[in-house]
Amino acid sequence: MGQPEATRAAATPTVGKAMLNKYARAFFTRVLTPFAAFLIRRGVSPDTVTLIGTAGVVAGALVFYPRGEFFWGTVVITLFVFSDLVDGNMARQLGRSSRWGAFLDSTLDRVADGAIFGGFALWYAGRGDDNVLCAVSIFCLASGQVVSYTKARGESIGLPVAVNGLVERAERLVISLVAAGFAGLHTFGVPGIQWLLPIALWIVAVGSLVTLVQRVVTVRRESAEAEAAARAGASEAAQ
Ligand SMILES: CCCCCCCC/C=C\CCCCCCCC(=O)OC[C@H](COP(=O)(O)O[C@@H]1[C@H](O)[C@H](OP(=O)(O)O)[C@@H](O)[C@H](O)[C@H]1O)OC(=O)CCCCCCC/C=C\CCCCCCCC
Ligand SMILES: Nc1ccn([C@@H]2O[C@H](COP(=O)(O)O)[C@@H](O)[C@H]2O)c(=O)n1
Ligand SMILES: [Mg+2]
Ligand SMILES: [Mg+2]
Repeated sequence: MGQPEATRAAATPTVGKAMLNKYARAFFTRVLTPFAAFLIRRGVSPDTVTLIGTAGVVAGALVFYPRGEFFWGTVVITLFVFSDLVDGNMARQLGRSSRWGAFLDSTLDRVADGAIFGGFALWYAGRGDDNVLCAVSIFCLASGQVVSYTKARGESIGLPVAVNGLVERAERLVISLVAAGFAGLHTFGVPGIQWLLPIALWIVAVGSLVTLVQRVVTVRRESAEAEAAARAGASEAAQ
């Protein structure tokens, strides 16, 4: 984090902001604020929420998904995944948003995402018995991590990375979790519905690839602009 988040956001308006972060975040902030305030009153810290939330997501994904229990896995993950919105909300209410908190939150996001798509991959590598879908799950896992890395690395070298892209983390999670939850109803006798998960994984894979290209192109342009500005500054100083 080169500069505080608020300053960075004000300095560089983000274009191509993904839909959920733009529209759903405000709604969930309103809904979750009283719960966040309740946890604060009970003496719970934002870091504790971040850690317990991640542990719950990882457990839900790795206990249930490799066994094909997509409904129960998704129910458990859904119960814990909203902790990612509660922790930041608590930190802001406390006036204690910190660099450490931002680092912990983003790092554990990667762990949670790894467990979710790893859980799908383990299912398809085992009893799900589908090499192509196993590969697509691994692609979703890897591309999601790289998409996030592009932003983190771009910002670490002083660029604004003023694009979020088509499919950022919230989209990856909502598309795959909604599909997994419904696909899981197949084990309760609902016919045909199991295809939702493969469809969602393909959508996340293609969407992540598009997002990756959008971010790389943005970083390349911003990097060229920053270097041109630095050269112009240097030649002005030399005159
Ligand atoms: C009959 C079947 C029943 C099935 C059971 C229930 C199904 C429920 C299904 C789904 C629920 C999905 C909920 C998913 C909620 C996701 C919330 C979340 O964690 O969002 C995180 C996201 C990002 O937060 P951060 O800023 O902390 O993270 C940054 C991000 O990770 C960056 O990554 P990048 O984008 O770059 O890849 C990193 O770069 C950065 O480091 C990191 O800090 O938060 C948001 O984006 C906010 C918006 C959240 C919107 C949540 C919308 C939930 C919408 C619908 C859920 C309800 C669906 C109901 C289905 C009903 C089925 C019956
Ligand atoms: N343990 C934590 C978690 C988060 N933060 C701060 O919140 C920001 C993330 O907000 P979300 O609504 O996306 O959770 C993060 O950048 C930190 O500033 C924190 O301080 N401690
Ligand atoms: Mg969070
Ligand atoms: Mg997070």
